[in-house]
Amino acid sequence: MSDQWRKRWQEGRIGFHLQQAHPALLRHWKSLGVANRTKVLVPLCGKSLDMRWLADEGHPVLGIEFAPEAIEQFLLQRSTSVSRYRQAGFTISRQGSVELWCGDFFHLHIQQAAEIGAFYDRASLIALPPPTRQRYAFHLAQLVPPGAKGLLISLSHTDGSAGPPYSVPAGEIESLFTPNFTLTFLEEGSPDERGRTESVWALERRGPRL
Ligand SMILES: C[S@@+](CC[C@H](N)C(=O)[O-])C[C@H]1O[C@@H](n2cnc3c(N)ncnc32)[C@H](O)[C@@H]1O
Repeated sequence: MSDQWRKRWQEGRIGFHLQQAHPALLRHWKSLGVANRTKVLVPLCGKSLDMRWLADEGHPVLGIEFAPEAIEQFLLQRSTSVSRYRQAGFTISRQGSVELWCGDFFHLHIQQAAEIGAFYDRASLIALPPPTRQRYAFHLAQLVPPGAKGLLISLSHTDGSAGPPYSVPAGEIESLFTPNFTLTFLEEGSPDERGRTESVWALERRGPRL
């Protein structure tokens, strides 16, 4: 799987990448009420400018991405210095308050996630085949503490079961996350010219706060 994604990055087949922060992030993030300085986990982050936006809002950001190409392209957007180190099998690049962990999201362990207090997920589920989506929702729940809030932006389409991008309808999002999160549906966009419709959700990790 990681080979396929690396090939996409090497060939520039990254139609999912936006040239600006996602409008739904700008519309909804503040309504989550995430405290300033809370560290935000961004799984399967690509080179998303959403991370810059979150950092500019005062959040330390921890992004995780398979493809070193994505990480290098993200870092090149700014001339700010980058420090690099290795930890727990990941190569980590830090630029300002954004740290990018190069490796498999499923290898990130709760011990490395200790400071995370919120999350932002755009287009992770649609990158994963059905059985892996279940694993993803469970793994995310392991990494964030009770009370952690997050924004999730996903996509559904009518092209059948092919992907990525896979179609992830609202019912599936509910059944994936309800065991460990409370979900609030925020909005659904209009279908684009390819019949793809984005949906936006607020999530909060269930469980007793310590
Ligand atoms: C559809 S893209 C979304 C990227 C980003 N969230 C955005 O909004 O632009 C999915 C990204 O996840 C990465 N990816 C897929 N599976 C991964 C995994 N298990 N661990 C880390 N990154 C992964 C891919 O390389 C790809 O860059």
